[in-house]
Amino acid sequence: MGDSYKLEKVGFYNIERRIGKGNFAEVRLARHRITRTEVAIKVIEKRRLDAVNLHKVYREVNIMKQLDHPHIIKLYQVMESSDMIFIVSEYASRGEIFDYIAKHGKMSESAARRKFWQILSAIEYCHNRRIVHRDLKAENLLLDSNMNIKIADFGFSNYYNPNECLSTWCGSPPYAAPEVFEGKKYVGPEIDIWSLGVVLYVLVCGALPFDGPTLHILRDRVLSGRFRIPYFMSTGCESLIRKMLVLEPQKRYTIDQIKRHSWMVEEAPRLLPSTGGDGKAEPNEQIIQLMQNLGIDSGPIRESLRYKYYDHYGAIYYLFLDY
Ligand SMILES: CC1(C)C(=O)N([C@H]2C=Cc3c(O)cccc32)c2nc(Nc3ccccc3)ncc21
Repeated sequence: MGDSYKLEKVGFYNIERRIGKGNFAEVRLARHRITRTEVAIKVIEKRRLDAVNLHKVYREVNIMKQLDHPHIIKLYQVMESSDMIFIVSEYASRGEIFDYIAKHGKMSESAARRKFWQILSAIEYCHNRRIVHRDLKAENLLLDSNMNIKIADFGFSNYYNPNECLSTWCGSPPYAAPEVFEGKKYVGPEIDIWSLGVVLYVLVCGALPFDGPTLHILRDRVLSGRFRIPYFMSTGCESLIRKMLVLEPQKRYTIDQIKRHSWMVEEAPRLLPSTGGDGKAEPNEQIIQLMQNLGIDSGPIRESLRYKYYDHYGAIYYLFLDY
């Protein structure tokens, strides 16, 4: 984006800071002048795009126009001029879940389960409309102000036909299915399922199951189908991940099978009264989640409880606990 001009107003929107930059576009935070709502605007200069990438932009917009789901970024408006395209969509204010995990570390399995249910329902919604995402990764799983999942970036998505095959190499290597590395044809949903398996591993472990210093080594590790299970992962979670990271596409779990798996349907423990005074007990995760949904960061809550600050964070926590 040339610095020669300063983009301040587009339509009814005041343009604010830049939140992301792609090779052909940049994404700006903006605010609707009438409703005062925050939105994200993808600003695309057409002349910087070749025909193939311009077609991809129109395909992404057309796919987003068909999607209306609580855990998928909502398209609001498209404005086009002779040399620009402005794609106005929902703004996920708490950014990538990738950054959240980088900052706070791996999630508890109950928190990961809640997020994974949201991701799964969004992908099931897409697959039911014959749409595959093809670029699922922690960087594309955004979080809104209530810590709810908002799936972004349908730039690689496409329509699929259960009786035909796709072959485009898509997505980010650590999340790519073995058949994609092998350049084999695929139907579509099964490569999203593989990526979902990698995503669940990342949520629960805070690391990638397959990684490596070179693409070749990464490829060999993916094709081996072997990955480490850390000591803290429950057997239920391990069992589900192993059913999604199956080399053979036809043997890989479907979304329906994932939804019925025991780990997915495990009830989160009831709000157990913590042991109070002795302070040894772990904080109650559901109260923490409740406070996060109110936009309170979990770091300071945990710190306040651990060091008995009895400050506002602790007060809210204890009030909820006794509620
Ligand atoms: C329009 C749309 C869907 C989009 O294209 N992006 C970009 C921009 C940055 C980025 C990224 O870092 C990862 C994925 C998508 C994106 C968006 N980013 C946000 N929030 C956000 C807030 C703080 C940090 C990162 C992302 N909300 C909506 C979008």
